[in-house]
Amino acid sequence: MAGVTVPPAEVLLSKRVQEMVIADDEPPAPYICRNDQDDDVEEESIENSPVPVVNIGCFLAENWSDKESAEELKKLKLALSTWGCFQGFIIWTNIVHVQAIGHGIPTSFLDEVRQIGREFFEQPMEEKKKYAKTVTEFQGYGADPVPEEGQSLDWSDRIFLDLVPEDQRNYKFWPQNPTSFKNTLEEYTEKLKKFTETISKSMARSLNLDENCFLKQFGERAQLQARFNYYSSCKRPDLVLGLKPHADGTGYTIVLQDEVGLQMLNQGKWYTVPNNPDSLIVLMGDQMEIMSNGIFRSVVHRVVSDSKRVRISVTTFYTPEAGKEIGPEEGLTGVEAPRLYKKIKDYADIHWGYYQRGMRALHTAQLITS
Ligand SMILES: O=C(O)CCC(=O)C(=O)O
Ligand SMILES: [Fe+2]
Repeated sequence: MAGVTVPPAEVLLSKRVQEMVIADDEPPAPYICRNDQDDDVEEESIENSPVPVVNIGCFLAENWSDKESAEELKKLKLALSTWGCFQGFIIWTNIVHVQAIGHGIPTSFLDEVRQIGREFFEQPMEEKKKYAKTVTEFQGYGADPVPEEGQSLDWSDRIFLDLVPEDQRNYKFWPQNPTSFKNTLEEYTEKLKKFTETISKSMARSLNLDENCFLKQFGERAQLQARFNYYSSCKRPDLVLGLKPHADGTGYTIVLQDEVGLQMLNQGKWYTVPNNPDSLIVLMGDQMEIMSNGIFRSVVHRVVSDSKRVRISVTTFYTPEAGKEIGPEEGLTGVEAPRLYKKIKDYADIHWGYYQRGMRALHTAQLITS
């Protein structure tokens, strides 16, 4: 974007990506962030490399002593530690099994969540703009607040909604159409509350810690926020990104997708996460890296555009309670494993400031060791 005169944010963000696609526009300069030649990292299809699959059905049943659960806990730790170093920290959860024991989220319900997202974005612009946010707000329909100069814009449209704590919801931003939007999202939220409780306990158990330790750090008023993303096709996918490379400032993030497009960076290579309609993808954010004293690593990821394909994803951010201090679990630090991070609060806000400048923020929580 160097040398390009950037229009004011209100003008820049008033035209949504979907509108540009309908008008058959070339991506304008503020969206251009790469070209064919300068990509210095290799891209690989995930099919070439195994992706950790963890069956959280076992954890939902809470039969911790059972052999199958013990095996899955080992896999979980491997996925988040050893695998993280090698492959990126992703748990590929197979929830088919969960259906069988009646605790989980059936694929048909995941389809409903994908569907309300798709139906919302496929409505005329005037309907969507009823839920429009201003350029500085988070909640509502539109794009992220405009980034700092020199940072490109993402080739995608979003609607961002606070879910939990419930008193933080602002229903004026919740679409009335499709009519099932509110009920479906409320039901999804309830299921995710259970899901995050299970995942947080399982992660603690996989490290031989008290199963409630991470939940305590997240706090009674831990936050869940949803972002429905609509990644339009682009006639020049080589020039833009649906979402720029970043690591999340969350504790962890749960992604529901309907198409490929999400990529993880590992050892200088981008790996495409395959599409599996039955699955949720759980990505470690910076705050789990801090709480686990670096054993679980937060993964850099991005979303690529496609010349034909539209992609919907529903990202749910699970973040510790506002104002609550978090830090490495005591049981994970000692002579052999020095404490790597300091105690910190409201890390997501610090992260956001850096994100807008295209930078990571994890170093701000690091302890300087001599
Ligand atoms: O759309 C996706 O798959 C990922 C979205 C994401 O990384 C985010 O919202 O932070
Ligand atoms: Fe992300």
